[in-house]
Amino acid sequence: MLPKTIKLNNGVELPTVGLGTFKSKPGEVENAVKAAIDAGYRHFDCAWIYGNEAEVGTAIREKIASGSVKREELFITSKLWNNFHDSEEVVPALKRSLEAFGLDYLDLYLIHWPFGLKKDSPIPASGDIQQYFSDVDYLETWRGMEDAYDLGLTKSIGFSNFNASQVQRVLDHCRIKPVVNQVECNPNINQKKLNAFCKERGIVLVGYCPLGRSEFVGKPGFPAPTIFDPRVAEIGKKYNKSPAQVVLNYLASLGVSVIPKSATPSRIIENLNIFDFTLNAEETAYLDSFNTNQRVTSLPDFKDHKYYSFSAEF
Ligand SMILES: NC(=O)C1=CN([C@@H]2O[C@H](COP(=O)(O)OP(=O)(O)OC[C@H]3O[C@@H](n4cnc5c(N)ncnc54)[C@H](OP(=O)(O)O)[C@@H]3O)[C@@H](O)[C@H]2O)C=CC1
Ligand SMILES: O=C1CO[C@H](CO)[C@@H](O)[C@@H]1O
Repeated sequence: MLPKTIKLNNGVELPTVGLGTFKSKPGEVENAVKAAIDAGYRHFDCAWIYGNEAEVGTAIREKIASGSVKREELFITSKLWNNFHDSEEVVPALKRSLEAFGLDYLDLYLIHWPFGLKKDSPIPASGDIQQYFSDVDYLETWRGMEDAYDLGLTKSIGFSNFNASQVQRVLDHCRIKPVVNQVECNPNINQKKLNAFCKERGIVLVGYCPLGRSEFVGKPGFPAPTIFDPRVAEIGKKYNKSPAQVVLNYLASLGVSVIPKSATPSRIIENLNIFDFTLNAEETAYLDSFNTNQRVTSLPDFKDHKYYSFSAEF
């Protein structure tokens, strides 16, 4: 059976399934987080750029106040946006997130992307985005992350969207070791090479867009989400599971923590209920066969940035 938690290199247990909150709208995300806590979720994936930390925080604080859950049972992640990569900007940015959540500390704070934007760039930066690029080295940003850790504002630190050589460069220069690299991971880009590389170095992969961001189905330029494949549905029927449950189970079997987003209570419950079946070798091979390394999230506008991560193979 699949493990319900994954041990990080600092001894903390990360719940394998977390709730994603990107695009969870105001007025929706509070109910989604409450439904998730009721369903048994303890891991929440958030980011300053999602603009909904305050509402997520309201839901969490209400659930703590009503006795449904204790703060120390929760694992709350947020992320530093690209405008705040100067080392002295990191602690104030994290404090702003904590204030929005109404919480004293995070469990995990991530550098959202390895590439920075100038502090005063519009959010979101659009148009001729190159004019806003900053060349602050993510090693400098990492020093700010270490300061935040020292101050007890977050129990762990890590990054997101880092390629293997960027991971190695932080490891070669860090004082506090990263615990997690959060990257896109679904059957279309199963990240086996990056996962093996990170695992050897004690870093856990957290997989975003695990369902291939299903609302992108049929959108030109985006890979077809595997959850709409008829054979995946067939496999699910055998275990009395949905296609989404098959895909999440497959990813978790690779040792990846998954953070599906849903604002639909029935799907929130469904996405956590993935631990009671095991795909056989033939079914796993079928899921493996989708791997083409096509991303939903490649941020092509940033491809000329000095620290763009997706030009390397992994
Ligand atoms: N670090 C980074 O750069 C990034 C991080 N992320 C994080 O990862 C999370 C997940 O990725 P995301 O981009 O949201 O994409 P997902 O792959 O999680 O897909 C979310 C979509 O799938 C739908 N869905 C959820 N459950 C099911 C189900 N059981 N069956 C069918 N459809 C379902 C949701 O609809 P509905 O809500 O209507 O149920 C929503 O439209 C984000 O929310 C965010 O927290 C995402 C992108 C980049
Ligand atoms: O977390 C995120 C959600 O997706 C966005 C793009 O689609 C990203 O910019 C961002 O990193």
